[in-house]
Amino acid sequence: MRIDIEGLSFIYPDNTKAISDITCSFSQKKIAILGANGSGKSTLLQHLNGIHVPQSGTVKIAGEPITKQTAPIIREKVGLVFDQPDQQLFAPTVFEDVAFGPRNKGLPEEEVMQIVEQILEVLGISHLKEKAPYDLSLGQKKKVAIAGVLAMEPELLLFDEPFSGLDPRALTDILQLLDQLTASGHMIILTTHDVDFAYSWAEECCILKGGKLLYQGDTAILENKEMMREAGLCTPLLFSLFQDTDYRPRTVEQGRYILSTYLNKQKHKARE
Ligand SMILES: Nc1ncnc2c1ncn2[C@@H]1O[C@H](COP(=O)(O)OP(=O)(O)OP(=O)(O)O)[C@@H](O)[C@H]1O
Repeated sequence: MRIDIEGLSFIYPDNTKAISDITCSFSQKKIAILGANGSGKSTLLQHLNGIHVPQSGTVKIAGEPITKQTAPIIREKVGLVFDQPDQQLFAPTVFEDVAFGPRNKGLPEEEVMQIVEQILEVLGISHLKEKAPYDLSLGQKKKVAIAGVLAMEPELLLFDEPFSGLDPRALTDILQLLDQLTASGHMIILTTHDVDFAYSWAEECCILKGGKLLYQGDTAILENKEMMREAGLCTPLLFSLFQDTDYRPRTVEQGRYILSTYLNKQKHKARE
């Protein structure tokens, strides 16, 4: 799926200019939107499924411009998981919450039940299906919110700060889920402050500053100290560790492999 954004600006009713003249396009499967607090990441993301309709400029999803008329149709193809799950959960039980989208599509009840059961199973939250969403922990709520979006079977998934407030276990679960989704052909665009995650995961990134686009393209840009300083971000930790070498590991596993190979060679040399 291709996304084209051209000359996009957005001003909130209180006159805050949140994004300003953004032009970029995405076609890779894993995209990270980075930027400091208040740089306009969420506002941009909310334009990609028509929660915000462009005030000026255009947003096209697979060639289809987002307008008041097309937004409801586009929302069936593009699902957004909010930063705060409470913004999204409303039904009396987890099951009802996840079933809302498929029911709204007019699917027969038997199919709705099948879809919901399957998604709850994949996310490992079947045991919560009769619970009230408001009684769940943050990580559980996030999973229910994701389940609700997945139940709509969107082609493109938008995640606003998917890792905020999660413990290491829930974080690993969500990371695995992102991998499963991209492996099964979904495109994912997420906002994050986590430069280390973006460096290891994303195929492409865009960096915002004060509502303007500072950069769009390859994630190798995250190694650029001047750019990152300007954006109010830091270079990735792995890059900082290896910057004086020719190696550019993107994951801890790659870094560990390089280090252990190097240290083993040193050991052999010392023995000779
Ligand atoms: N509903 C709103 N009404 C008025 N101003 C808003 C509203 N939502 C966001 N803003 C403002 O728009 C600007 C961009 O906010 P946005 O939430 O898009 O940034 P962000 O990069 O996602 O921030 P963060 O990393 O803190 O979540 C900020 O100045 C913010 O105060």
